[in-house]
Amino acid sequence: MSFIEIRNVWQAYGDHVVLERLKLTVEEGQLCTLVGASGCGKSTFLRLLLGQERPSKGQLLLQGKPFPAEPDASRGVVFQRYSVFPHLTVLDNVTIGLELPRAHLTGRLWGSAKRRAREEAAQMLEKVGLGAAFHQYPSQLSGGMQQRLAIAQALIARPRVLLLDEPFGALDPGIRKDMHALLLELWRESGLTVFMVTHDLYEGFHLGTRLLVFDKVRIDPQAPQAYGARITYDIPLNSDRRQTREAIAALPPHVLDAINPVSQENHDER
Ligand SMILES: Nc1ncnc2c1ncn2[C@@H]1O[C@H](COP(=O)(O)OP(=O)(O)OP(=O)(O)O)[C@@H](O)[C@H]1O
Repeated sequence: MSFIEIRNVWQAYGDHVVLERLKLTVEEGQLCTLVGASGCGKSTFLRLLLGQERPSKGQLLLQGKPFPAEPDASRGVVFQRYSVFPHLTVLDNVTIGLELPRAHLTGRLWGSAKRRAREEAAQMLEKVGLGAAFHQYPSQLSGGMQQRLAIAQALIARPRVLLLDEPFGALDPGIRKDMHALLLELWRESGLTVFMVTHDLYEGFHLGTRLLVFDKVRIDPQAPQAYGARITYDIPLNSDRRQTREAIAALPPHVLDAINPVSQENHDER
């Protein structure tokens, strides 16, 4: 049994078909990077995995059982921006990631449970490099620090699946490089299964163990919304860089055009 199985999933909004015939199996610990033209449904796919939406057709299975129908502690998520609570301090932003799943009714822990949650949050913040920023508010942090905070908040409840929607898209190249190193470090030590949407081809194939390309196979110019995107390429990324480069070079030009290759020197080899 695969860790995750996507069985013939379709997603449509009215008569607008966004995704069609998605079929995929993912083993635990894989880091899947998702690329494709703007608007082809990558974020929609993440929302299905998160449980924010239900598919129009098909099934998403986690260890053979339907994915929980609502967002819960099994999945963490980081968006490009605005994932954190602006009115909470850095430490409270991460502590609340433990409080919400553990204290269903009030969303708050008290006494020793609260103290332990704050200690766990502090350790997680040290790990992502925010050990000196516990009492600051998100607006006082740089973009890179805010994304470190969002990652800490997503990871504190120890999810099994981490969903990242262009998490580094708004950051400068130098900061991105630091964030790539942080993500790989956290992924390696946690054994998390990761799905990450990116528009940066380099990011896609240097961070991922697998690159998934979303694209439309069927296009009707008279009815542009009649058909959705599928996973048209599923490229294993391994240490054989030559093989990877050949696979990428074989992608159709319109797919390559949709992904902005960021200059090579800004990126580390995995
Ligand atoms: N709740 C919704 N209701 C109606 N249409 C929606 C809804 N959510 C998404 N869509 C449509 O689905 C399509 C896919 O959107 P989505 O954001 O998933 O694409 P994407 O590949 O992530 O795009 P980008 O790369 O630009 O972020 C878009 O045309 C969008 O307008």
